[in-house]
Amino acid sequence: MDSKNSTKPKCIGVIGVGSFGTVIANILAAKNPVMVYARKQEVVDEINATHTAQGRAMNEEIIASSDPEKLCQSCDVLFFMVPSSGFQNVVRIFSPFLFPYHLIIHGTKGLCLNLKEGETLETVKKIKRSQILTMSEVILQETVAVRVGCLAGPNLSKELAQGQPAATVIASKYNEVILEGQSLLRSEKFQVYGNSDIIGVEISGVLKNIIAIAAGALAGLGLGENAKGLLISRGMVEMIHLGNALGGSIKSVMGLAGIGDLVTTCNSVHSRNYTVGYRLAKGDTLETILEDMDEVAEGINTVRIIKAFLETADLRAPITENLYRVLFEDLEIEEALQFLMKYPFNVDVDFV
Ligand SMILES: NC(=O)C1=CN([C@@H]2O[C@H](COP(=O)(O)OP(=O)(O)OC[C@H]3O[C@@H](n4cnc5c(N)ncnc54)[C@H](OP(=O)(O)O)[C@@H]3O)[C@@H](O)[C@H]2O)C=CC1
Ligand SMILES: O=C(CO)COP(=O)(O)O
Repeated sequence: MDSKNSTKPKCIGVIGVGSFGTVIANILAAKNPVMVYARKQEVVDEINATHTAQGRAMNEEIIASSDPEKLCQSCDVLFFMVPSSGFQNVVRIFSPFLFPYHLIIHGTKGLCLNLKEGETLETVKKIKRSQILTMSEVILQETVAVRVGCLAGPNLSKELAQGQPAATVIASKYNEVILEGQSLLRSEKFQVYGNSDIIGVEISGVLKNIIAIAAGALAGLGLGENAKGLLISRGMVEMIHLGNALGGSIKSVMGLAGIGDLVTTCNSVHSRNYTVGYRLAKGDTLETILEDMDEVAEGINTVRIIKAFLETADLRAPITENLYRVLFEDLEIEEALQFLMKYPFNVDVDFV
């Protein structure tokens, strides 16, 4: 607990070395010593021996370990960069070694469920907000950490890895988390904004994945930019209403982590969520797509969670509801599109 007395410079920890974790570790390593955690020993050995993580280049100074205790002892600041499907497990593995002095920032754009033992989404079908956890809520529930933040924005890892300019948002209730995140990550090519509405920023990053799947589907159908403009604008309205119902502020959806990331993800073949929609429209089944993809597309699970939330919330989310039917109930994409074209979205702006 007296880590502050050590004279050795502390490392910054990164948990998860997939596409995003690797790129964030490299950005952090430009200014500070970095230690990364991978669960597989072969990945740890690869990083330490060849300075690559599953083929992706890593800064030569980065050290890898599969020992969570070592990470927690060596680092006061930890970036959790694992998909939502494994997030709670990973946090539980780290929890015994975390202290209140640790500062935790996560980059995960997904949701977890907070159900009773033995319950699943299939058995409960309807969920309330209290049965949904954002990743910051998982960290607060599972650990003694207090100073928690998230990292979200238009940050396609492939572009960041090429050194292309970009910006992100660090959101936290604690200004010191925002300031620390900015100081660690900011560079000439990477601008870092702050936001105190952590739930709004997390939810924005989560919800834009749903609209990105729909955007990929429109592109796969060969539809043009007018249709995309329609989708992005109605998608933003849906994100605002859902974000509000889930406890986020409208302002965050209007910011970089909301509309900024929405535009990027709805326009990029580098987005896994967009790719899922594109391939569905080209005739691939969800099963085939999931079998082929070795990276995560968070939007698929998010659609399931939001659909169950809509069963208890007093609002409609027509894009999400129709996408659910396409993904899980065999509705043809063309039929979903026709339904949306007939949907009475009569009022353009109904949220201000
Ligand atoms: N890629 C991108 O452009 C961006 C991604 N994000 C978000 O970042 C998160 C991670 O995405 P990304 O890096 O792309 O995902 P990837 O699929 O590329 O990598 C996931 C990484 O997490 C590790 N992991 C998964 N489950 C566990 C677990 N239970 N314990 C330990 N490690 C685990 C995997 O390790 P293993 O190899 O052992 O399975 C792998 O290294 C997602 O929520 C995504 O939405 C946010 C912004 C941009
Ligand atoms: O969130 C992202 C870019 O900001 C990455 O999107 P995908 O997960 O769809 O690849």
